[in-house]
Amino acid sequence: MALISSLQLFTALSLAMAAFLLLVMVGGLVFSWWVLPYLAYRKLKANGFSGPKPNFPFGNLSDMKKQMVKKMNQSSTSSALSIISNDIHSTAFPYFAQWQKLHGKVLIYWLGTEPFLYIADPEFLKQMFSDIKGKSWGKPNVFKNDREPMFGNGLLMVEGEDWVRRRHVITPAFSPANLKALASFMVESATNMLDGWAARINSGHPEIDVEREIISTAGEIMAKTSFGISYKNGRKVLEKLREIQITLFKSTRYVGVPFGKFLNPKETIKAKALGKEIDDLLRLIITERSNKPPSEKAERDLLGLLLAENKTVDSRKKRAFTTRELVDECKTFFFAGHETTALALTWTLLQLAIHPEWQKQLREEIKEVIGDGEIIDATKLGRLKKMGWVMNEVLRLYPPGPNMQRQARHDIQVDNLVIPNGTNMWIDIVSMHHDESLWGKDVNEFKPERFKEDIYGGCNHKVGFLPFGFGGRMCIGRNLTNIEYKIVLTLILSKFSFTLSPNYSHAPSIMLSLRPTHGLPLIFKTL
Ligand code: HEM
Repeated sequence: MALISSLQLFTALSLAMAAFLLLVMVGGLVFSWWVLPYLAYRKLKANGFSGPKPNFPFGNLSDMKKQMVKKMNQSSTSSALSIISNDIHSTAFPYFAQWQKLHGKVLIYWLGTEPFLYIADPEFLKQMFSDIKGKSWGKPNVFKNDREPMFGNGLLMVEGEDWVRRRHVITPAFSPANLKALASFMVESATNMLDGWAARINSGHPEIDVEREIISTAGEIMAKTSFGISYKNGRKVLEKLREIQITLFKSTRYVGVPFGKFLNPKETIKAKALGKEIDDLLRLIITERSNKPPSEKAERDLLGLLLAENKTVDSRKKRAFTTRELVDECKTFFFAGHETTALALTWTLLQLAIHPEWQKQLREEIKEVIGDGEIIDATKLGRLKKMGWVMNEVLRLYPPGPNMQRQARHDIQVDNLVIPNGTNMWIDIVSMHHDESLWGKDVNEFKPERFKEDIYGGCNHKVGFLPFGFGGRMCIGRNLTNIEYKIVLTLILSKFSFTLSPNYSHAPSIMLSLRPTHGLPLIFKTL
């Protein structure tokens, strides 16, 4: 009898314990998915911001998806080659365009159970950012987790003193002298691509989808400039790097939704496995490189420069980069650097195809500054002024990095408002670049000359043009892009003229970056 009752007592206690643990767990989840976000939301609302009504657990994601599908159906039923409009904000982000009309340029919306402060007002942005140093900003935790396989804890994601240390060590690698030494990698890869184009044109196939070609070449250039691999010996790394980007895009559609990753379990597992494979491959490259005496060629890429810098940092008794950190930086350079630059070139070719007068002007400038020869002297690229205006105008109309994210790491005072510690922020670059009140009536026209006299393109707010971000966390690779853009465009314009193919359908959309949904087919002629 006594035995039975102690067994019963034990069972009852175990059940009570399990129930208690379950309660604590459920309570913890409710607290972090419901109570905390709601409290953050209330504090933001107290400032007078409003926004679309969210639903648990998707926030505004369902509405965003619905609006995207509606927009896509509209554009597929309208004539594919109707006017190519540069008025892309309402096409690429129909939900933001609609919410802005109802709630203004600063509003609150929800990704899953995470409230975000959406900002498309440059004056608000300026006031919020003016007193805060680069190191004091955070990146939303919700993105850190999702993008871990791509960027790890590299420069784009790292925060605080660690960001200061890394930026300090990495910056010299991007000096103009070092970047000019990388120009030969760019010429080599671009020439290979263009030889392929010439062969196709000469064999009677003048139509080429340049988007895919340029992204692939830019990937090769970034792999060479980041960690010195050539297409032949680094094919495996390159293929894996590209694969992970597509997989990750599919697996992060439910960002912010509790257990959102499990809604796409196959992609989530694949992204994790690919991330590990890439890390192992890069670790192998880094270990081999750091163990052997650097050859002249190995020294010139970004990894070589960081390894060399590591030695001097070591000798100054400061903390050098660990292999783990070097892996993350190599991945970050590759992912942050190749598609952005490739898309800047792709959108430029679209504009030049429909504005042949600008093709002509740039060709004349190239002849004058660089000459007719095949050899490009990188020291002369800075003198390609008109090409610089064209690049800025394309980055304004089609910014490849269409938005920035931040998370406040302490309360921020903006006039009489308080943006509370922990607030996630979404800064809409596309919206600001297409805002008529900032740029004037011709905001959606392609007019490179607006950058002739003014580096801000005549925008009536200095924070209204920010293709490379701003403040201390401005893009570290912008000078590299400048060189690569000018080299590739110079080579293309020197060899070919081109027009838009009737098969082109204008549908800019977001796949992490802003890209043409159906590629960019152009019709080429050799010069
Ligand atoms: C057209 C080309 C490019 C565009 C439009 C672009 C855009 C941007 C933007 C908007 C940011 C700010 C992100 C933020 O504040 O959250 C950024 C940061 C960054 N970019 Fe770029 N980028 C380009 C090319 C490159 C290249 C070629 C590289 C590398 C080799 C690169 C590496 C980075 C890194 C590492 C950061 C983080 C900097 C930091 O937080 O300290 N980018 N880029």
